[in-house]
Amino acid sequence: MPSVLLVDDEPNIRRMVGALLASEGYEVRDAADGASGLAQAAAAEPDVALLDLMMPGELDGLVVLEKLRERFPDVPVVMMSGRAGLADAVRAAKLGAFTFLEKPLTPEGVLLALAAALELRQARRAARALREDLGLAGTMIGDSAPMHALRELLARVGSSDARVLITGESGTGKELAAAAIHAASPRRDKPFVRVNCAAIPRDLVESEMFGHERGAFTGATERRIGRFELASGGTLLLDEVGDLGAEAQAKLLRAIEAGEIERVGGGKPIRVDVRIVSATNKDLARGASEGTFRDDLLFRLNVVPVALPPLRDRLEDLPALVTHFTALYRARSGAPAPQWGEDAMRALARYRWPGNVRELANIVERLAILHGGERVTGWHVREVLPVDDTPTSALAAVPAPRDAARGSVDGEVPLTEALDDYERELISRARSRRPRGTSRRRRAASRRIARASTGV
Ligand SMILES: Nc1ncnc2c1ncn2[C@@H]1O[C@H](COP(=O)(O)OP(=O)(O)OP(=O)(O)O)[C@@H](O)[C@H]1O
Repeated sequence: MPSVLLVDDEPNIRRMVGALLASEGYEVRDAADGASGLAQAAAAEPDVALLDLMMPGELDGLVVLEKLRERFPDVPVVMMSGRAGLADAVRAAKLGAFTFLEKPLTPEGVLLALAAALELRQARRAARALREDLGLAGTMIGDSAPMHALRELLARVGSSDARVLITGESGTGKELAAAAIHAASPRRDKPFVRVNCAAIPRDLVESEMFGHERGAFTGATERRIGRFELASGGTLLLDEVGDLGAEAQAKLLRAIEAGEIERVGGGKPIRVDVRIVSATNKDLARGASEGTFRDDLLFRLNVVPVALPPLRDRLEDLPALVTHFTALYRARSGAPAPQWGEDAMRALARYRWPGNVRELANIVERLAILHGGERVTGWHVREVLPVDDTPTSALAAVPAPRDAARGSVDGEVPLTEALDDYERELISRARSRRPRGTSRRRRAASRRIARASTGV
């Protein structure tokens, strides 16, 4: 039931308009002056406000309008007045009134204005949800030791202006990492522009990167600004940089060395201040030794290397990631989310995730669609994933997920009950592979795994 706040000092208007709106299915709350109108809105945010312009007391309609807009920017306000001059109407419009109704009111006029205002309210809500959803989608999730180390590195790299080369298998989050570097940098308020080098046809690479002048080649009917210029002052992500052809590599190297670009057909060099972050899932050092990637360009791009770990090397992150993608699914679809059982989590940990986090996101979404509002079990996971059930496939102890649907946390998986001897053997092997320079976090994580695997 949409709610309307009706503020008017005339009792007749409150009674008649109130009755009309109630008969049309609105929930009506009314107030006889500005102060009580604001108090009503503070008690429960209305969907729409219907506000008289001329009211006695200190708070006339325009003041109330201003305060409502300040506190409840998503609530459209419809103004009403019998003696409004043009100046008042203009002021109300400037203060953000949705529309103006002249008294005497007609039922049709009131209902039409409210229906349109409600549509706006819904659109504003959807836009807000989308913004929040985008915020959620841009977060880098993971509490494992490799992710902690990565986050620290990204923050440190962000504060410098050095060129960064991000490597990692497909779907490990290279683009997300590049965005995190930009967000941590002094350039964060300037553009973050991505160019997918693998997706541009070879003969268009130069124009895409550097832009072109009108008439530079057949089909160049307008001047086009390239990605370098678009990223001016900010960060340019050269995604899949390993896919650039020889000619494009040479032009890129020249632009980096000179700090200038030339639009195709332009002839005039343009200085650009752009930080370059590159990403690839290819082994560029090998490319350089095999002659497919220029070593002088690699040297320029790879001032700070950042390597993203594959998901199978940080399975401790599975529960947090599953929770995250479940929340994202719920925010986007509005549909009920599933709950994740411990055996579902163990089944997910028995898969090698060649497509990494992207593949996990797809699987979570698929299972959420199939089992929204229910509990996902290991059996459900096996229906959609070729889980490796040979004993040696167990990779790590995986805690149960934070339950996105209920907001509660299930306990840790009792490993002694759940894992057989083979798994224990594997865990101890994994522990003995622990990297050198073990951090406090990593030691604590290993102790937790050790405790769980011995039942202590
Ligand atoms: N740590 C993470 N936390 C949350 N979401 C993640 C994480 N890593 C990756 N994702 C999500 O997984 C998807 C793939 O990530 P991204 O596009 O950054 O990977 P990529 O390594 O650039 O892949 P590709 O090499 O195929 O381009 C995106 O939707 C991204 O938001």
